[in-house]
Amino acid sequence: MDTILSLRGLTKTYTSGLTALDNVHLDIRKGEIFALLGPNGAGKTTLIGAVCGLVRPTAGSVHAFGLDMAKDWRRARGRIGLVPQEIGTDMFDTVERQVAYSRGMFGCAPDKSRIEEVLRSLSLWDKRSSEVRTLSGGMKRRVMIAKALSHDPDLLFLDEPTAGVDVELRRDMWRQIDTLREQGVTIILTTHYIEEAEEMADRVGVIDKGRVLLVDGKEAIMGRLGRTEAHFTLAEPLTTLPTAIGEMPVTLENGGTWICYRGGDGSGQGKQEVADLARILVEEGIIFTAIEQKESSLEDIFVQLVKDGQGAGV
Ligand SMILES: Nc1ncnc2c1ncn2[C@@H]1O[C@H](COP(=O)(O)OP(=O)(O)OP(=O)(O)O)[C@@H](O)[C@H]1O
Repeated sequence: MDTILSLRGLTKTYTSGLTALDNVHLDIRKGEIFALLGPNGAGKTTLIGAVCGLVRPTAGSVHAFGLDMAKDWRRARGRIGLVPQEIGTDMFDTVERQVAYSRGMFGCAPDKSRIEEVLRSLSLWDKRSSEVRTLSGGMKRRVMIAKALSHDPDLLFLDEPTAGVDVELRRDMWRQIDTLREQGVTIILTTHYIEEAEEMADRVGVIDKGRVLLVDGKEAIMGRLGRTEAHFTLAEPLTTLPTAIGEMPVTLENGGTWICYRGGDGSGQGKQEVADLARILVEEGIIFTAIEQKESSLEDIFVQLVKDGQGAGV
């Protein structure tokens, strides 16, 4: 698959001395939806800023559409749309004029029918003559999206698109993202909502303290880092585990009343071992009254990765 965006050794140290991006290497494929996950302050917005020309990198390079952003910024930027976290637009202007103005800013010829199309797709057409300041927060966010789409970008950044928006707008956004994907637009979104990444993204990148800890497809991440957890509640407490359990990742907990399994690799191996464990307990005459079993979610994996603070070797 073609690479649409390529970051090499991208580093940003702010004048305060804080390194917000630390030697980031990242390739984004044409047409994919890529979710950048990271806790507050991880460097997500800085990364977007560095690509969009809002943050000057300290070191490293950004190539978009094969163009070096340091040399060919204007040409490359014209093909990138950005929906920032903060709502920033002329609040006293009308919706339609602001969106048309954005299109002009990127050097595109005026196109009333295209602006109408964008406004309609975001349910903003009825509000086209309203001043932005009179709209609700959710509608203002839609205006920001309309502005970012006004010049038909090939690469779209959505920085926390659904933070603080209601369920209806979130669904609309998801639909919008789906439509853009069908049109072949590459989308990079940052989010705190891991279920959103799980639902929408083709690939996920985890960033923390300016370092990219992991980049992979969701399925591959689950396969490599997914874990199975199970615990058996015993009728009578045990003092030692039966030797037949062998090398399985099993511990005796809660005063000897739980046999806990934590292992597997997301490929089904964990489930198999839990079934084996159940069989061994029955064979050994150990009575259990309940089994609880859980496969780890992308969220569990994300939390663990960030807690460990290292993705190397995973
Ligand atoms: N202009 C700046 N000057 C100094 N430090 C900055 C500046 N902008 C961001 N930072 C710092 O850089 C780090 C990364 O910030 P950034 O906004 O990129 O993180 P983020 O992952 O987008 O966070 P959030 O999820 O909270 O939006 C943070 O520690 C932040 O305080």
